[in-house]
Amino acid sequence: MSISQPFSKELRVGSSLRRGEYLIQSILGQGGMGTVYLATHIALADPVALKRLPADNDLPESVAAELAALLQSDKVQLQGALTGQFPSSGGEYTDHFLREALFLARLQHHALPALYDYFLEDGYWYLVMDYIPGIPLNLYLSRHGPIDVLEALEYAMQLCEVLDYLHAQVPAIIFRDLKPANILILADGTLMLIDFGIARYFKDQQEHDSSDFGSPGYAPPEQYQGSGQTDARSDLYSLGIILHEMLTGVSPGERLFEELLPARHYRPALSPLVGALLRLMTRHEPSLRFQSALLLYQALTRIYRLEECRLYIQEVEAITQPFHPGEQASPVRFSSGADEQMHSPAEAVPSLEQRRRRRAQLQEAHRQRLEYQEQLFWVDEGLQSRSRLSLSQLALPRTADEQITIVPPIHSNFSRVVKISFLLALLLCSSMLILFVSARGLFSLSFYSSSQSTSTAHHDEEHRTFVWQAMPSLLQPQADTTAVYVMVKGRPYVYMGGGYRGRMTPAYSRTLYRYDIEAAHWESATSITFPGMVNNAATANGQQEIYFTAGYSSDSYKVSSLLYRYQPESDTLDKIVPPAEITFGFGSSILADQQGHLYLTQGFLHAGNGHELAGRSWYRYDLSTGVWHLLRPLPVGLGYLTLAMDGDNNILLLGGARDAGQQQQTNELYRYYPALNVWEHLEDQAPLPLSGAASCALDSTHLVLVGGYDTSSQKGRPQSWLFDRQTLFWSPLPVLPRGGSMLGAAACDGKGHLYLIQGAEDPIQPTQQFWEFIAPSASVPQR
Ligand SMILES: Nc1ncnc2c1ncn2[C@@H]1O[C@H](COP(=O)(O)OP(=O)(O)OP(=O)(O)O)[C@@H](O)[C@H]1O
Repeated sequence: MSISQPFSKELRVGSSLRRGEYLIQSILGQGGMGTVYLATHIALADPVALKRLPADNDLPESVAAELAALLQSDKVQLQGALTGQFPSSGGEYTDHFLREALFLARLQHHALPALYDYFLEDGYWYLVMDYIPGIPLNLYLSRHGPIDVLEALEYAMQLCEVLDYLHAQVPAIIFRDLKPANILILADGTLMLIDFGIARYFKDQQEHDSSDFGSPGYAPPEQYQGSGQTDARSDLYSLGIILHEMLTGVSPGERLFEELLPARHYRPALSPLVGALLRLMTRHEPSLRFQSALLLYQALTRIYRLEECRLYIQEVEAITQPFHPGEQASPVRFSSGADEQMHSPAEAVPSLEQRRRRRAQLQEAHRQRLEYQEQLFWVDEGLQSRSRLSLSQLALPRTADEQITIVPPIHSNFSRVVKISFLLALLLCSSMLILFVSARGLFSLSFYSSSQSTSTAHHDEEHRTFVWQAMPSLLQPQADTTAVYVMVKGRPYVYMGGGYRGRMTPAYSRTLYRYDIEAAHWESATSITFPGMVNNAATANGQQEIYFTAGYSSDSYKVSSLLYRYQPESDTLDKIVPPAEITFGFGSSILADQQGHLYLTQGFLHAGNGHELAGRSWYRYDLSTGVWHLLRPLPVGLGYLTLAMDGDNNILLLGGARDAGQQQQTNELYRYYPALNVWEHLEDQAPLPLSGAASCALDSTHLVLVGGYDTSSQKGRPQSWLFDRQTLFWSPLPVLPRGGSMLGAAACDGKGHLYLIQGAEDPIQPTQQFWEFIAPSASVPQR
């Protein structure tokens, strides 16, 4: 980065680029190589960051071709073709530009800005990427350092996760410039990594790096010694230095080979465990450090938990205010001023899916714009030939910073004809689309109604694919039930926790029932009398264990924070009593992941008041250790919501209601990232406000949601949907044949079969109805 910049012209705020496509809003930062601007994509009204570097040479054709392919394809699959080489343009700035562009375009990670586009204008290259509404970590530390141990450990875990992603690329990518100035921190505590300026691919056969620069103080000795090639362990060393700085508040300075003073020298209250971790991370000899980001991540996770307990015990001993370990790492303390740019946490981190869509939108907007400009040019030519005006008088603004408006309107009969023809064509296409969609809808509806009149026992393939099939009735009417699918001694069952029985005496059932799928009949599952549980939740953990929250007592209306484990194989029921600070009530939701964790929402803490608002607490219970965790709270307090795993081991939260009376229902969606302990508010929404819907995972991709409470009719909804957990698309399924479903429950076998206990249509009239729904691709059910 030693050569002086050949161009020095700065862009003024308010100037536009790419013929009015982007409007410069402010300068975000100036690095050694270029300037980064905050700009708005005018047509999409979206903020983007534009990184500008002098164009001191042409872009090699192979780079332009790869960027075109990467930026236009949704799924980047070119990794296999990578050799770890970058072609040289012959220009230092252009080389820097092309490396950063290729790295960003090849990578897709939520902690890295996505590259949307690039362009050349007035002798400069521009990278169009995600605007990250955060501040550099060095600035944050200068204001708030040293920071809390748990906060620092959480940041280190986030960085470890993104380093693991980079190191897992083939060939591995070594970032080589990990320092607080290259890390941006968002208002919700999410960290993002910027500046791939000196990152490189690791080369197996190479003994030395070709260049040895890095940032003094943060780069490991091997980056300067020239005695070896930097590798994954070099980035982990830099992370150790950053963790040391976060915990001590002391910057490493420009030291190259001196050892750091132990962190406990600056902060004696730090635990010996954390001191030892730092020593291990910052050892000069790479073979004595952590050998991979994954190993380090695991160590950080364990130390985080131990520190959490240690601090908890300290707090209890000091008998100060109640302590909430899960909330220690947040919120990030931003002061006013530079933080005004911060968006709310929900807006802060666009998901990869949102970024993909954004990139497509941006490119589509650019393509349409080019087409429009071409059209205008053509119109201009027509006008020119007729009126003999010079083209320059009609052309679009040529100096980038003169105009903000996109296109000057041209009023001519000709352009009107063009527009009208375009509109007519659009109208025709839309009508055809509507006809097509309605035809499909009619088909499925008529199909459904024809099957409705036939007997319930359909066995031909076609009928199985589209209908709700009536199944043997429950032993008694029941609503407010739970249901799970479990294999017991190799035999499939649907277990149902008894619920409200209407006018019968007693009104609440304490029985656990099960439906034997092979024998096609209902039976009482155990002689154990279950506690009365209303508005509770249940899940199975894949190990033939069923977990129930207790909801509230049917006798005393007392809200309970108990958890029960029932093991069908041994017919045993255990009570799990969480610590006092874990308070889940009724209307809460529970989900088991595949890694031995239960996740639980808090629900409502007082029964008998429809205005009661749901709590925001979010818990994890580790089945193997019996340890409870208070996690980052839900973005909004919600009860009666649906939880589901997405395809990437993250958790989706769908719908719910803020109040116990379910008047304040929502169709919002959120995603929880367990590795980061962060919630994201998704752009997508459910087709209707969903509260109290019965749901289960039909197969590895789809969730089915049925019914829920309809506030306007005060009845159960008859609708059901197939929800794709990866694309977040909703497809309507045939409505329930006999009324709606509320206070019902669904259980899936995960292979395309769903069993629905309908519950009630009217809240006070439970039904005995039991239905099956079979996905088109499912195998024939065992009966
Ligand atoms: N995507 C982004 N969103 C918001 N701000 C950004 C973004 N990218 C960069 N910045 C800001 O611009 C500054 C300079 O960016 P960057 O480090 O990428 O430039 P550089 O010229 O490569 O710097 P260096 O001299 O470290 O190589 C950063 O410190 C940061 O404050």
